[in-house]
Amino acid sequence: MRTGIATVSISGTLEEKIVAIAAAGFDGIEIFEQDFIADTRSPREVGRRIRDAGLELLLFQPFRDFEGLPGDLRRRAFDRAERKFDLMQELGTDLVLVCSSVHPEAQGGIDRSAEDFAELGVRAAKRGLRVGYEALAWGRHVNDHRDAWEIVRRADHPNVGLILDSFHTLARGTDPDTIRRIPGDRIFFVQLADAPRIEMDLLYWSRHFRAMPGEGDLDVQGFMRAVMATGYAGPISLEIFNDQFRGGKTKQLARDGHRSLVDLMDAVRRAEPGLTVDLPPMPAPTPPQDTAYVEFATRGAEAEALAATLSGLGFVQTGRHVGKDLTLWQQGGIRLVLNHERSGHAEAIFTTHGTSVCDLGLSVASAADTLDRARALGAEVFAQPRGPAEMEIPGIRGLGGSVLHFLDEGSGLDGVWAREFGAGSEPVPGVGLRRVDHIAQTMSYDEMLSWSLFYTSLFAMKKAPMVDVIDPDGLVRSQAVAAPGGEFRITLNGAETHRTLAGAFLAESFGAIVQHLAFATDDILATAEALAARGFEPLPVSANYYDDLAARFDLPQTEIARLRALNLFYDADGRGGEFLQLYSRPFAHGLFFEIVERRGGYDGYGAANAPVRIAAQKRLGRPKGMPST
Ligand SMILES: O=C(O)c1ccc(O)c(O)c1
Ligand SMILES: [Mg+2]
Repeated sequence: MRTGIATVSISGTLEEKIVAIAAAGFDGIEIFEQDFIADTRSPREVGRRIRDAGLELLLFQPFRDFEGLPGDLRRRAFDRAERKFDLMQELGTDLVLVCSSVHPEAQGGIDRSAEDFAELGVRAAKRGLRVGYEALAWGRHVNDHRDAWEIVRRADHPNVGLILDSFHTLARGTDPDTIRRIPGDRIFFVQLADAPRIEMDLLYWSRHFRAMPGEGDLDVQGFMRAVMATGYAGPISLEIFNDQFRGGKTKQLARDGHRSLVDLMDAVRRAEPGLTVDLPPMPAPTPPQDTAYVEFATRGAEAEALAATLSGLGFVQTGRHVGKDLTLWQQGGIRLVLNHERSGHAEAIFTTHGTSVCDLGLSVASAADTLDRARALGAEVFAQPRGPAEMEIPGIRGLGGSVLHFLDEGSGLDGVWAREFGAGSEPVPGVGLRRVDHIAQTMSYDEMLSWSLFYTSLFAMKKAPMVDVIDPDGLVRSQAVAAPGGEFRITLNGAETHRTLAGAFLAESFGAIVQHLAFATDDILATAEALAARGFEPLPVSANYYDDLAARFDLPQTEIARLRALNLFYDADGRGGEFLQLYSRPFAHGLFFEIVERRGGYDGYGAANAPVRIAAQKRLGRPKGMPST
């Protein structure tokens, strides 16, 4: 499988793009005319630079407003084409993308356009060049790949072929299976882009909101299955116009792009095993089964405060590491590790962010397979020097400096607690916290797509729709990514300004990632009462919230009074599902804990309560030890 990416898809100068695209593992590059024009190097130098970077120059684009013009305009269009052919020869690429005309004078007519392409094919062939025709979704006369194909078919020249672009086909709602009737050798090139489903003008949607395959809502997989069914064996290339990407991190975007292509093509061959996909085998995605552990980097007074908070929440220290300065805390099926080490990853995380989550352990079906899949998707393996008594637990770097480790039963990795921490198997009932319900990660809004792609490509996890959370000082976008059945859930919160609670957390922790952990209980009323008896101070909730609750839900007054007395939040999904939440006060740079009870299959996160919760957290002000600005 030859992969490519158009230079428009990522940020930076042409040189930065070339470096990032090569480093991410792509085979080739589509050069966008504007990127070339803005560069100071000659076409020959640019072509040589691309090849020196180990990349093939797959295509030059776009050539606009060519077909169907009358008289003098037609002659001028051919002159323009000849000039671009000169440029292509200097650059060293043989394929040009001609997109369907939006010219006001373009006449339409399948045969008329086919004649133009037949003549262009003759001219291109003289120079050993090829011409590919793409239907723009907003083309004046041609806006559907079926019409573009008919023109190519009638042009009937070996140097004229079709270019397919998933956006143009899927955005118009054209059935991608119509591609299955096109001979694969007449398709010269395939461009891929996804996009979130938003009702808007096609051109605007395409130029600003495209995303990597898997980052949006379009059926890019169905499109690609149809393409592969034709026998197409050419390059598969990303063409993503996206406002965020134009200002994003060049290298990360290129890596995301490559990851999205590998994940897509792996999914294509799994969905339709009869198709030939030239991609090395890799283990199938599986869902994480549970959170095996959450590890905090902490030390000194902050470590004492964290330990006190955990004790207050009913956790018990059940072990101490044989060789390192780590303690294990347990309750129900939850394991928390406090890492006080003065070297290595935890040290680096503590120094940068203060007390924060430095490592997540996930229980998976096979740790080795998960690692192999992560590697195939371009993840960096994480390893630190191990002491003699320590087991080798497969780990990778996530995004933004985070680390993930994989534990399984099959290879005995779940024995690490007894072996390295001397932990026994006596249950710790505590206040009834049973497992981690979800892990809430905070990032800048620009990075959300990278994170959701990270989880959905590595694991069998699905995205829930994006939710807007109103903070008194701005908007935070929230998106859950969950394993089927909800055994493992992550919520991604994208902050756009430092004034929101999420944004302030990012600023004050210098980009720490996990902002809160939610623990599940089967009886939140009993848990809340047990916590109160231990002196736990919950986040106080406004009285107005409970008055509104009485208006919104058909709950008995006695129940509302209990919720109010315990500072519990309530939500219901209208299908018999209910959700109750209790929050801790924030500590250390704004970290906090949440306790939840899900009833009757409730699958959300209490989004309606978030603005009230955030306002309450902001009213409390900053936790001790935080700057007051
Ligand atoms: O938005 C455009 O004009 C444009 C240009 C070239 C393409 O390949 C495309 O898909 C869109
Ligand atoms: Mg295109």
